[in-house]
Amino acid sequence: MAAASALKFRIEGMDCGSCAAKIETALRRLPGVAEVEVSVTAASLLVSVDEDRTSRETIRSKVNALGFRALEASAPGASAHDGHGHDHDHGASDDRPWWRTAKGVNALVSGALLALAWGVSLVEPQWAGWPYVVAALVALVPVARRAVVGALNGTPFSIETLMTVAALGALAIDEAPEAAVVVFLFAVGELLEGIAASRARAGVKALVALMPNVARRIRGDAVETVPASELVIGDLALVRPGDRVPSDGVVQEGVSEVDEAPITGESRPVPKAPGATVYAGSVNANGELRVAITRTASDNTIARIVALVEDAQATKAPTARFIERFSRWYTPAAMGLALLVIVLPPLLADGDWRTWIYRGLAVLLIACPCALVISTPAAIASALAGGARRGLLVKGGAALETLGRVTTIAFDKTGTLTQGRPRVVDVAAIDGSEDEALAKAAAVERGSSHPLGRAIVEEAEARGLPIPNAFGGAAAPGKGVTARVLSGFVTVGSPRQAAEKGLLTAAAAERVAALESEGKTVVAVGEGDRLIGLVALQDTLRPDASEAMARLKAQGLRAIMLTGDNARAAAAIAGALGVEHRAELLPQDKLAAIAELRRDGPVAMVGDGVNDAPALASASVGVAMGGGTDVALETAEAALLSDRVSGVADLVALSRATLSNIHVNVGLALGLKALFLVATLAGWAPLWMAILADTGATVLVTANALRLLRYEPA
Ligand SMILES: Nc1ncnc2c1ncn2[C@@H]1O[C@H](COP(=O)(O)OP(=O)(O)OP(=O)(O)O)[C@@H](O)[C@H]1O
Ligand SMILES: [Zn+2]
Repeated sequence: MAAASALKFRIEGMDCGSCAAKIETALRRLPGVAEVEVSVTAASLLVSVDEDRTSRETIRSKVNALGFRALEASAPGASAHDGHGHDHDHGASDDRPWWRTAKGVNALVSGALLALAWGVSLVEPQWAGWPYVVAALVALVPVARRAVVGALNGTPFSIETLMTVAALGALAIDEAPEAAVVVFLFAVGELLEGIAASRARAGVKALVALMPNVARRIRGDAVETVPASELVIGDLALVRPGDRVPSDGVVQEGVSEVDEAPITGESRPVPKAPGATVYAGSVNANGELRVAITRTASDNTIARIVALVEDAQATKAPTARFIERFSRWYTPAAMGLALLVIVLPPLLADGDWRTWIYRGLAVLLIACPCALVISTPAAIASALAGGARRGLLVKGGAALETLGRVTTIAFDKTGTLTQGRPRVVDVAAIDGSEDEALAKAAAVERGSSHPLGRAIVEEAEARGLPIPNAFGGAAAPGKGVTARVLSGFVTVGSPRQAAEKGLLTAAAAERVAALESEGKTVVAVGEGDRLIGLVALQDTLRPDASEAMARLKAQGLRAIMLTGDNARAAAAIAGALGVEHRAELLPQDKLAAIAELRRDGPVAMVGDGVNDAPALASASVGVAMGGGTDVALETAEAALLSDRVSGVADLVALSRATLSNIHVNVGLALGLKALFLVATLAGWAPLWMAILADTGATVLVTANALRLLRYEPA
């Protein structure tokens, strides 16, 4: 059996949610097709297929036959890694002026036919409604063709079917002008939907626009202008004031301030000096910089963000799935109702056939679920793209919905509420000298990536101490590290662990307690069965941490700090921030704490993604913090690219705004349908108004969703 391959296509011409269902249904009927995922908002099709049984050509022509245009895109998830840098395939055709799109031409042709029919019937009144009959029929041809193809491919009740039946029905009851107007308005509506949908996709395009196009490459004494995508790792680039940084890299020479808003959403300029990392797409403010390139165009942080947002938009949120299921019976039900409206009043209440056929046809037009189906994905896609521009990355609609419903936010301490750069502030000798204790601790920590370990090594180096070699190092997460140094085993770890091992004397324990009550983290250094010293470290709170906690509280959320640090230091820090806390938690205790918090509602866990991946994964939604690091982008369902804790509050606000936007949209879509149903049955609404109600709702809903692109959290 041949393996299924995952193909990705870009689909043009898809504007209403039911288009997606139509393509999905048609492709599922092909042999060897396992999974089909169509996203209207991302204009994408993902299909996993056994290519021996159905070729990609067949899939393409199937989609084209349904009235769309399928373009083969690169492999899934790789859309921004395709090596072409900025020359993306993002809706090239969406950039065409509307009158040159297929929908624009349809609208213009049917409008012209309608005008012609009107003119002819003025000049030749004896022809009666015939000019309109011709106009309606000609304009109906492309619609009817799509209705037939859809029906042959498993979607008998498409909007095109509804339209065709309604228009033919209107002709049958001698309402030719009305039929022509309805077909024309349908074409206009499709055109408007298309424009609205491409506006919705513009969110990602705006991100793509931030990707730099050109670079000034330094070759010896010469500076040459080349496409940014031609830079390779190790190239040296000149970035003048006002230029965009062409690719991720490290500053070699020069001092400047850089606006990193495109990457982190942070609008304050960030100072850069030699050694600092700069990101592609950020804008150099004042000084001239020479940058050594560390990543190619397709690997840049900004390229990854774009890819991530595209993939996120292509996944469906739970609400969207629910609505799709709902619409599957909504349309047939509304058609059934239309039939009842046509036959019951004349049969039972002696109604006039013509009147009720007319009203039944209007009900038929209301049966289109487009506005309803597009309501959720349009809002989510806008929110995802809008969030990304503010440094708030969410990897899909599901995570966004969860974030909007979260009741508790749990925070890791180190690197999340604090800057994650603890410094050694005190060294106390217990047995031997201070320097000996510090040097031995540093020896053990040299193999450790723990922030406390790094701080200890840095301090030993700063004091110019000779650091002995260590062998056979082993780390116990949440407790400490051990290794053989010189003649004995040295353990560096929490005082609690030292106490358990019986190393901590009463006097030493008092020292520890005193240091800890000042909010310091104390690490005990033991050699064999004696305690040789204590090292006290202190981390700085992030500047906006307490403001962020206050905002979360104002949002009605419970915020709680989970830490492995000692109870006294934790209490001091939590007190300063005004937040609940649990201390001395081992990694597995953190998981248990999250499970317990989840009993009261969905929980978001915020961490720096370095040591807390399991905790992030066990929460309802994991949020990684930390300036565009790879880890942050990969470990969690959401990521804050700026270093601001208040990004969490922004994220919750955006998610909540998205949920209420969706509610408004669903209400609008269903409300308008209900309104027109009543108006039609009462005989107030003519056919053409029913079609306006449908496309009008789609346009309104999309326009409302677009507001999320520019959402500003308060
Ligand atoms: N490499 C190490 N060197 C020294 N002490 C360590 C080390 N690893 C863990 N410890 C001890 O274990 C305690 C808790 O470990 P750790 O800091 O990894 O927990 P954490 O839950 O990640 O903390 P936080 O919530 O502050 O991020 C530390 O306060 C320290 O006393
Ligand atoms: Zn529709």
